[in-house]
This record gives sequence, C-alpha cells and structure tokens, in this order.
Amino acid sequence: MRMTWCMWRRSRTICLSLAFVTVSLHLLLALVTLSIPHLPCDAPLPPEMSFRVLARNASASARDGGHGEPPTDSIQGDSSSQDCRRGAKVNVQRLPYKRLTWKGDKRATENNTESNANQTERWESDMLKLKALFDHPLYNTPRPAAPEDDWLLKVKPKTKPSQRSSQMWESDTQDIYDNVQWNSSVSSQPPWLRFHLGITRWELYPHRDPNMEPLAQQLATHRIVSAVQKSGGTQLKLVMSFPNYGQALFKPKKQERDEETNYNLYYFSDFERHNAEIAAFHLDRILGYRRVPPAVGRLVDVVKEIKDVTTDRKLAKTFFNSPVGNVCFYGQCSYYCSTEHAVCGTPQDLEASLAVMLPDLSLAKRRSWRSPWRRSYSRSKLAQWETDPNYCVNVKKTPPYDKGTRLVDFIDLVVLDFLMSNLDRHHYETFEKFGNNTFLLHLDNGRAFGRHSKDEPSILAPLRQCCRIRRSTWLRLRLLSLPQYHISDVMRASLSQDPLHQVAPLLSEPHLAALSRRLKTVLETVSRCQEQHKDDAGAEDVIYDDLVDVQ
Ligand SMILES: Nc1ncnc2c1ncn2[C@@H]1O[C@H](COP(=O)(O)OP(=O)(O)OP(=O)(O)O)[C@@H](O)[C@H]1O
Ligand SMILES: [Mn+2]
Repeated sequence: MRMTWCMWRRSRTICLSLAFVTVSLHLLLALVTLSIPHLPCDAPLPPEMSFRVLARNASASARDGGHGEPPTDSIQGDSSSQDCRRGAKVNVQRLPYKRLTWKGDKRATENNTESNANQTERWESDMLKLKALFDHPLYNTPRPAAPEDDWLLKVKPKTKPSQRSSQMWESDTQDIYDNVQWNSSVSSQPPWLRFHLGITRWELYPHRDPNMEPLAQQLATHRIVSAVQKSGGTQLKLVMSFPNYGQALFKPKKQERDEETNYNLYYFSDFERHNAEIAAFHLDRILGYRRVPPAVGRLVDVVKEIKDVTTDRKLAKTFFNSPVGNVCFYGQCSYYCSTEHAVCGTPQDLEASLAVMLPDLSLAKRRSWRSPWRRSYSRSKLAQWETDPNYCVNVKKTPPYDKGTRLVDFIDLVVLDFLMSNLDRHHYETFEKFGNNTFLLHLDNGRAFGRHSKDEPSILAPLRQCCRIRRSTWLRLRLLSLPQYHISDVMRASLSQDPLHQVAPLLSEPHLAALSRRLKTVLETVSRCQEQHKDDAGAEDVIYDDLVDVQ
C-alpha cells in the first residue's frame, strides 16, 4: 500500500514537471514566433541605426522641424538594408504623425518652448530672406505687355443667345460637378482656368501671381470627385477631378524623406517621389523660371477619395488591405505596378503631390523634344556626349539650338536638374503654338531629390561643354549664394508654406544643404568657362545677355 502511494507521488511529480516543461517550451516558442517578422529587416542594421531610422520616422515632425543643423551622420546603408527599410515602411508609417509646431505649443515642456522659440526665429529669418529675394529687381524686371499671340489661350467672344443652345452640353454627372457660369470676367473663373488663361510664351504664371494662393488652396482642399489612372509614362499616377472641372496630376508617396535612392539602382529604375514634384515647383519659382506647373502636397484618403470615386475599373481591381490593415493599391503601368510596389495609406491617409493639369492637348498641343544630352538607357553603353568633350560644338550648329534662346533655355533646365539631382530628363516639352521661340516646360520632376550625399557632375555636362548661360539666371544664382538670400534658407521657407509641411518638412536638412553645395559648383563651372574663354573671341559668349532685351 505504502509502495503504491510512493509510486503515485513520484509519477505525479514527474507529470507535473513534464507539464511545466511543456508550458515553458510553448511560451518560449510563442515569444520567438512573435518576434520573427521584425528580425529579417532589423538584423542587417546596427542596433543604434535601426533605432534611429524608426525614431526619425516616428518623430520627423517633432524633431526640430527640420530646422536645426544638418545631422552629421547620413544614412547610407547597403542595398539590402535599404530594401528592408522599404519593406518595413508599412509598420513605420502606422506610427501616428505628430503635428508640427512653429509657434510654440502650449503643451510643450520648457525645453521645447526654448527650441520652439529658436525655430520660430529661424522660420521668421528664412521668410524674410524669401521676401527679400522676391522683392529683388532681378525678379521684377519689367516686361512689355504680352501681345495677343504670346498668350496660349484666348477667351472666345460672347456667343449670341441664338447660337448658345447648340454649343452647350449637359453633363450626366451634373450632381457631382458645379453648375458653372464662367465668362470673360476674371472673377467668374475658377483658379485653374485663370492659370490656363495666364500662360504666355515666356512663363506658366507671372511673378507675384495673385492666383497662386487660391490655386494651391483648391488643389490642397477641394473635393475629389473622380480619380483615374493617367496613361503613358512608366509609373503609377492618377488624374483627379474637382467639382469645378479643375484637374490635377496625382503622384503618391513612395519613399521616406530621408531615405536615399539605392546606389546600385540605375537612375531609370528609381522611384518617383511626391515631395520631389512639390520641391521642384518651389525651386523652379525660386530660380525665377516659373516653368513647373504649380504642385502642392495633400493627405489623400485612399478609400474615400480614390477607391470610392474612381470610374477606372482597372485601377479599382488593384485595391487590397495590407497585413497590418492599411489600404493599398498599385494600378497598372509598365513598372512598379504590382503588389510588391503597392502604395499604402496609414491606414487610409496617403501623402501625395497634386500638380495642376496643363490645358488639354486638344486646346494647346505640345511638342516633345529629345534632350541632346539624353542618357543612354543601357547598362553598358555610354552616350556620345559622355565621351566627346566637343559634343556641344555640333549641338550649337543644330536647329533649334543654333538660334534664339533654346540653348540657354536648355541650360536653365540643366541648372535646375543639377541642383535637385534629377538624372531623368530624357525629353522636355514646349507649347506648339509658340514654335521655337518659347520657354521649356519643366515637367516630370519625380526622380529628383533622390540623393543628398552625392552630387551628379554629369547632369552639368551641357553647361561645362557649351559654356553658355543666361545673364539673368547667372545673376539670380549669384544672389542665391549670398547669405542674405541663401538658397537652402529660402527653399526651407518656401516649402514651409506647403500643407504637407505640417506632417514633415518636404525636404530633409541634408537635401537643403546639398542645394547650396551644388549651387557653388554651378557658379564655379561658370567661372571656369569665363577663365577658359578669356582670351578667345567667345569670351562674351559665356554669358548670354538676355537683360538687354528687357531694358
Ligand atoms: N501638370 C501636367 N499637366 C498635363 N500633363 C502633364 C503634367 N505633368 C506631366 N504631364 C504629362 O504626363 C506625361 C507623363 O508624366 P510624367 O512624365 O510625370 O510620368 P512618368 O511616368 O514619370 O513618365 P516617364 O517614366 O516617361 O518619365 C508627360 O509626358 C507629360 O506630357
Ligand atoms: Mn518620370
């Protein structure tokens, strides 16, 4: 009896121990399983860096508004860690955005109040610089009133009531669009129409255009009544429509602000960036060109403002919910339109750029020109301009570069591209109506601002090889290199006016710093050209004097 009792006690102890071991093993297994999804991405990064990436994303706006000193370190992880970060984006993006405060937050601690005060001071100083820049005579050179032929579009004279009925059309979707009553009086016209009617032979919009603010405001806030894919091009983009018949070209966020383009990618495999489209508009205006269609940032609701309103069945089919519950879509296009490259909201909010659409091609045809300095789109071949230092001699003799301002117009575009490191300028467009004597449209800047730690000297090849630049451009570049108009500061100020700045500064500090470094390179290139041509007949050719025309 005693023996049975002993055996029973011993086997109970064994059973209990076994049960304990089993439970422990299960717990251990559960812990390991839970942590597995984070391991592959975090592992290649040193612990300090992975934390920094997350911390930066989580508090990009809280950091210091992007207005402190440029960080001394820059993230240049290897390609595998970059790819991982891209994969981890969904998790990172789920972290709530913090509102950016310029003017001191009541809830802030004393330290924060002090840094907010510094930020406010910095912001005010930057804004004053921007104002001083735009007040400068170089931005206010008087132009003679444009003759009728220099306007892209004309308002038709009023039709007689008897003719009117046959010219009117009724929309079957009248309920989502406004009932419009436009006439030749400017006050009756919506901002997008005023923008179209303001395009001339020389620029897309005038300096100090009173229409800019209402136009930006509408792009950023107007109800989106339709969203369809824009055909053509290589990457996903949508055309959005507003109730007043205005339209905008939408490009979604695909990359974090401080993420650098993978160094092993060819430029033609790079993503487009929404913030690059916005920053290009600001930079182009700061350079005094006004050749980029106005673009603003907007937080778009992927469900309410795209999925629910689209009539594009192909697009509608590509929506799905990601494993963490974000709404994603990928559309149909020749590259990057697959589940692996989907764009996702957090859970529905998606950052995007909205650029005002140019007049429809049926109203204003455009001509596309192949860039003489187009890159070879092959991984092994070089283009002729890359090996022939005298390449420009022939270009200068070839129409349309042999006459008028086409060559210096092209150099203007090259300067913009070098400053923002855009390698993707294979073509440019002009309005057909104006023939060869017109400005170049600076469209499609989505691949700019991909790298801040490296400059791309090849973009500047046309300036180096042709040694020619407009005087007005050169003078404005010199102005922007002075501390009182410093290019990085005026860009920071200009970009702070965009609605998305509330989410996070549109260009990170290293990108802003790169602008002033690159500007120095442009000015040095011009000086070297002047030095090279000092003794020959082409000395005065380096600076093309466009200012004599307007005096
Ligand atoms: N604001 C605009 N209004 C009207 N059309 C535009 C506007 N911006 C760009 N486009 C047109 O849309 C076409 C495609 O745009 P974009 O070049 O940005 O796309 P993409 O996918 O980057 O093309 P690619 O891959 O060839 O560089 C351009 O060729 C241009 O003619
Ligand atoms: Mn492009």
